[in-house]
Amino acid sequence: MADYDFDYFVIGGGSGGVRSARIAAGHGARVGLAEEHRVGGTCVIRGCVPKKLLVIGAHFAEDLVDAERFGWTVGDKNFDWKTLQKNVLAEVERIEGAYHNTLENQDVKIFKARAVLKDAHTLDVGGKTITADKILIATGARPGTFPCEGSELAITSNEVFHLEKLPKSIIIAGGGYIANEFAGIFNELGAKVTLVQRSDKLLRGYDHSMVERLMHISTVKGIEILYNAPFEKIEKTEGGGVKVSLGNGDVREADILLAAIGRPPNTENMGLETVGVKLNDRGAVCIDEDFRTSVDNIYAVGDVTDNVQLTPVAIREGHALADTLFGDEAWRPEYDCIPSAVFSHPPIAAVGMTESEARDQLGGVEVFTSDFRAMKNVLANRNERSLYKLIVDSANGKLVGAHMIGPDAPEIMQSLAIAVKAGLTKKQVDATIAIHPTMAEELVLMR
Ligand SMILES: Cc1cc2nc3c(=O)[nH]c(=O)nc-3n(C[C@H](O)[C@H](O)[C@H](O)COP(=O)(O)OP(=O)(O)OC[C@H]3O[C@@H](n4cnc5c(N)ncnc54)[C@H](O)[C@@H]3O)c2cc1C
Ligand SMILES: NC(=O)c1ccc[n+]([C@@H]2O[C@H](COP(=O)([O-])OP(=O)(O)OC[C@H]3O[C@@H](n4cnc5c(N)ncnc54)[C@H](O)[C@@H]3O)[C@@H](O)[C@H]2O)c1
Repeated sequence: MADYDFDYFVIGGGSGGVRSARIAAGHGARVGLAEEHRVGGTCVIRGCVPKKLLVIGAHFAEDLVDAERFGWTVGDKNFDWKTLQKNVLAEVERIEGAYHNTLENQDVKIFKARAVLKDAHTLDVGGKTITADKILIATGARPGTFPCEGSELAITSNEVFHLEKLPKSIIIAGGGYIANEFAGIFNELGAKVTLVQRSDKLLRGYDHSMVERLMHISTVKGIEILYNAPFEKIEKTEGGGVKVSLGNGDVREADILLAAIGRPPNTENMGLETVGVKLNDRGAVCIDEDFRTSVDNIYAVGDVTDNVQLTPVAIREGHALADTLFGDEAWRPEYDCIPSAVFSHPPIAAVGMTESEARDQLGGVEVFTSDFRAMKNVLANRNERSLYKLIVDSANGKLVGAHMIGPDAPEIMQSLAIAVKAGLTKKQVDATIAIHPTMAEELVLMR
C-alpha cells in the first residue's frame, strides 16, 4: 500500500459517515473524517432528533386538554417556544458532543472543514492536502428549493429549528414526511397551518387508507390542505410575511413559508466530476451493491446515493462498508421490509407492501383491518380513530405488509416489522396471546 496519510477518509460526519469511520477505526484502520458543519449530520443536528423532540413537545397541547377528563386540574396553559427551542438545541449539542467523543475515543481524526477531491487519493480539507487509500462520500442531502419566483423567501427544515418566535400562521410546501410532520407540530402549537401539495396525493408510498385517515384527522384538527396547487409566485407582504399564488388560483398569506419538497444529494463542488465519480440524472452518486462508485477506491453511502433517505439505512450501509473493507467478514444490508414512520399527529408507521402494491404484485391477497378508538381517546372524548391493516399473501398465508396510524404506531411497528421481515404467517401472529389492554393487541386479534 502506498504511503497515504489515512487508510480511510470519510467526507461527511452524519449518520452514515460517523458509523463507518468508527467501525473502520475499530478494525484498526487509520481514519480521518471531514465535517463542514457539525458532527452528527442532518439527523442529529437538524433532522430526526430535534424534529422528534418538537413532536413530543407539541403533543402536550392535546395531553394537557385530555388530562382534565382524567381528573387533573391543569390551570392556565402557556406555551413558550423559546424554552422548548433552547432545551431541544441543548440536547442536540449534548448528542453532538457524544458523537465527537465516540470518534475521538476510536482515534478517528476529525477535521472541521469542507473536503474537496483533487484526485482519487488526494483531498483538499479546509486548505490542507490530505491523502487516503480509500475514500467514503457520505455527504448526505440538502433541502430542495422551488423553481418559482420568490423562492428565496421560503425557509427550509435547516432554519425551522432556529425561528426567533413561533409563527401565528405557516404555509408548508410539500406533501411528504417533513411537510406532514411540521404541519402537525405547528398546528398543535397553535399556528394556522396550510399544507400545499402540487399533486393530488400526500405521502406517496404509504398505504392509501392510512394517508386518508391522517388527512381526515389533520383536517378536523384545523390543518388546511390544498391539492393540485403548484407554486407560481411568492411575494413578501407589508407585514413581513409571505403571500403565495398557486396554480389552482388560490392565494394564501402567512407569517412563514416552509419548503419541504424533497432533498437532493450533496454532490456539487466537491471535485467528483474531476475525479470521475459518476452521478445519475438526479445528481446522486452511482454505486454498486458494495457501495463502490465508478472510481475503484471511492465509495458512497446514505442520502448522497438517493436510495432510501433514512438514518438507519445510512448507518447500516456505513457499517457494512467498514466491516467489508477493514473487518473479517464482508456483508450487505438487506433492503427488503424497511420499516418507516411519519411522526405526524397521530403518527403513521409501515412495513412491507401496501394493499395496492400487494394487489398489483401478488396472485391473491387477504386484507385484515382494525378500526378502533384508543382507550385514552375514548375517555378523553377525543374522536380520533386508529387504523391498523395487515396484508397477507393468500398463496402461503405470509404477512407481507403492516400499516398503522394511531398513538405510538412507530413504537409498535418496530416489533411487528420483525414478523414481516422474518416471513411469519398470519396464523403464527394469531397464535400469539394478546397483552390486554393495549392498542397493539389488535394486531393479534384481527380475524
Ligand atoms: C427535518 C428532517 C427530519 C428527518 N427525520 C428523520 C426521521 O425521523 N427518521 C429517519 O430515519 N430519518 C429522518 N430524516 C432523514 C435523515 O436525517 C437522513 O436520512 C440521514 O441523516 C442521512 O445520513 P447521511 O449520513 O447520509 O447524511 P447526513 O446526516 O446529511 O450527513 C452528511 C454530512 O456531510 C456534511 N458534508 C456535506 N458535504 C461535505 C463536504 N464536502 N465536506 C465535509 N462535510 C460535508 C454535511 O454537513 C452533513 O453533516 C430526516 C431528515 C430531515 C431533514
Ligand atoms: N420520519 C422520517 O423517517 C423522515 C422525516 C423527515 C424526512 N425524512 C427523509 O427525508 C426525505 C426528505 O423529506 P421531504 O419531506 O423533503 O421529502 P419527501 O420526498 O417525503 O416529500 C417531498 C414532497 O414535496 C413535493 N414536491 C416536490 N417538488 C415540489 C415542488 N416543486 N413544489 C411543491 N411540492 C413539491 C412532492 O410531491 C412530495 O410530496 C424523505 O424522503 C425521507 O426519506 C424521513
